[in-house]
Amino acid sequence: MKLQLALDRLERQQCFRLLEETKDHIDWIEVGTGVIKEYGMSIVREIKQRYPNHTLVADMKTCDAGKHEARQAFEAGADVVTVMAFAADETIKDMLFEADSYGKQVMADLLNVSEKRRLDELKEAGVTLVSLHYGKDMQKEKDMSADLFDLVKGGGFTVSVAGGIKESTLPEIVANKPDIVIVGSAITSAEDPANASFKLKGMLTPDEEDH
Ligand SMILES: O=C([C@H](O)CO)[C@H](O)[C@H](O)COP(=O)(O)O
Repeated sequence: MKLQLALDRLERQQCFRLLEETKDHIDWIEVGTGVIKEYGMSIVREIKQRYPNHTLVADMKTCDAGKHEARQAFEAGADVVTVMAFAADETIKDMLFEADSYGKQVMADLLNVSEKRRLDELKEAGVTLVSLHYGKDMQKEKDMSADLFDLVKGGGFTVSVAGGIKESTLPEIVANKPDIVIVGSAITSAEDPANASFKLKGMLTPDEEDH
């Protein structure tokens, strides 16, 4: 089980400080959508240069012009780009085509998707990696429920999960056996991000290769 650190609503310097503090306890690095909107592909490029051994996710949240946006991120060094699962199948297929040619991956963000039928369509389009996502604004009302996992049960996807995950909610998440756990604020807003990432990583089920 991998830990993905989401860098959201942060300035450039804060991103690099957090990465220095947490790099030994995280597996995947996510450049958040807001950070990309502020700094563009230059921060994706710089993070990949400084942390070449971490899998780098550019959270583009693409919903159109998939070919162009996928190329932008892959050229900058991203290993994974995100596409909104509600995007047109053409957008998703174009991004998957680009990912194949670069030897990289596409993660379909399931924010606001509730119909299993869409999962079947994504599978048909060639998607293998999905992200269960309980949005920041949805979190204002209540915390994510692990019922979210029902959407992907038995689908054969590689599953990541995001949305206000913290120490107290992590055990229920881990019990549902995701492949990747995405954590933002619980690490980036912690008093001691190094310790927070160390603790959260320690709560994940170790991968076979870690034994
Ligand atoms: O994708 C995200 C969200 O849409 C904000 O841009 C976050 O990266 C994801 O939700 C993880 O962050 P936390 O919810 O703060 O753990």
